[in-house]
Amino acid sequence: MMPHSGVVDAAAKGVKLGGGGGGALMVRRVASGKLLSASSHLLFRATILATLCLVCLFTVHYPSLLSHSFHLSSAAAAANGKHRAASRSSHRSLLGSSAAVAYGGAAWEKEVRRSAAPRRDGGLSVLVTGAAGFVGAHCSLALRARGDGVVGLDNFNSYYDPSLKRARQRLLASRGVAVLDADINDAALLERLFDAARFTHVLHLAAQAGVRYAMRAPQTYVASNVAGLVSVFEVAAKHADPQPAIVWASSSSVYGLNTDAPFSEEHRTDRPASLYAATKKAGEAIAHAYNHIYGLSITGLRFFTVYGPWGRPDMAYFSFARSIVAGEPITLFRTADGADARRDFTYIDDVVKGCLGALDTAGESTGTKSGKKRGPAPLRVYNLGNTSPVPVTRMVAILEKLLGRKANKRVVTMPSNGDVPFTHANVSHAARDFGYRPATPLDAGLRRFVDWFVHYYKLDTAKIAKGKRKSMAMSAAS
Ligand SMILES: O=C(O)[C@H]1O[C@H](OP(=O)(O)OP(=O)(O)OC[C@H]2O[C@@H](n3ccc(=O)[nH]c3=O)[C@H](O)[C@@H]2O)[C@H](O)[C@@H](O)[C@H]1O
Repeated sequence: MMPHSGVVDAAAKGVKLGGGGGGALMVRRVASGKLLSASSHLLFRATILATLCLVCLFTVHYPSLLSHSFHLSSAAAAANGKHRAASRSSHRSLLGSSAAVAYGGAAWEKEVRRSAAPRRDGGLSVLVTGAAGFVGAHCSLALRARGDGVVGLDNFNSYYDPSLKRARQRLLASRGVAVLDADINDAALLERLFDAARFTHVLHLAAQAGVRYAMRAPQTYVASNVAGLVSVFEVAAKHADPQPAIVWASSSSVYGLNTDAPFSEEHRTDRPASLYAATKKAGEAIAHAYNHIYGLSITGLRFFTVYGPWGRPDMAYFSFARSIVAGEPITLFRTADGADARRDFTYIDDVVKGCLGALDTAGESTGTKSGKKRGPAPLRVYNLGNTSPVPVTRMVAILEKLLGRKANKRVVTMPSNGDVPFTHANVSHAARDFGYRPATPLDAGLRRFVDWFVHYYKLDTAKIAKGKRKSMAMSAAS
């Protein structure tokens, strides 16, 4: 009860310090000090009692929250269009109904095992983190389509519209892939997952993305990209039996202030221009340590501005498309010497091929959960880019043509917020080791993006071309 005695001590000190006003006053002060002490005792006990009552009440009404239970989106429900009913039961599960699937429970384990099981001989069993994200959803679908087992994880955070992530989750559920609502920092959950299924691989894509947002929310980058990565490596190294091979998302941004082009894996990556880049670079160093100590097979993929259908609304091509449709201005960054920023925009299907190629060639981990290592395990890093940088102004011109409407452009000097003037990938290592060959020019890829965008947000292209504004609260087709 130290805090309580502290209060009494402070009161006593106050009496002594203020004690120059005569004996009677002194007695009154001491008496009122005792009264104060007794009543704070009483108040303290009452607070403890009230807190205990509240905890009991909460435990009775929300057992699922306290026991880490959560709802598994049911493939069957989504497949036959009963998603709303599934959402309702998900809500009920939080209120303690029997519909709750507590993790670690028999129903949960059965669902994890079903989703994790390969459908072809020699198929992989892959845990995909960030599976309701852009790249995660596409990779999960591709793995599933070729007969691999896939279990997804996603925390459905609100960095961008979570309803888009939920729509991806429904799409995955309709193909038999369960995406669990869970965070990579939840070590207990990860352990339960590895107890339930023998994953051969982890495709770790959960991360806090976005270069410029790191100025506003630095701690989220540390939590996801550093602590979250360690959490995944820890469970893979010390709990999984056997250890899986890990393929994870690094970033082209690690090249930072590097000016040698095209960017090669041999180039310097010790001058990040943003905290985002710094956390990805830290991830590569952390990967080295886990590979060295525990014999984990680890492959880092440096993605170059990935775009396409089901993309990320925070990225420039997506947010520009929205602004063009809404008749709102877009801001284009130019370098201090007046040059257009350029990006090696890489189409999602090409990146998916790269991810699957990296998984297929990963090589085994050589450690055991008891800490023994048979020998060195593979530690690899690859660029996955398009090899042909395009000015951002050209990307906007393509969008204008596809959407049939001119953008309202505002050109400003690139603020110093972590942005880099250009990116350009050399992909010869990925080509050599798993046949990676990007095949989608920007105009073809953006056409497929715009087709999806128009359909998903139920847009009328004829109206857009006539300049009729479409409200920004674009409703998504589910
Ligand atoms: O390869 C990566 O590793 C990263 O790629 C992506 O970062 P970037 O290449 O910066 O993409 P993105 O924001 O779409 O800006 C594209 C261009 O538009 C310019 N840009 C941007 C915003 C704006 O308002 N105006 C503008 O001109 C801007 O100057 C830039 O030239 C991912 O977001 C990131 O998570 C990470 O994966």
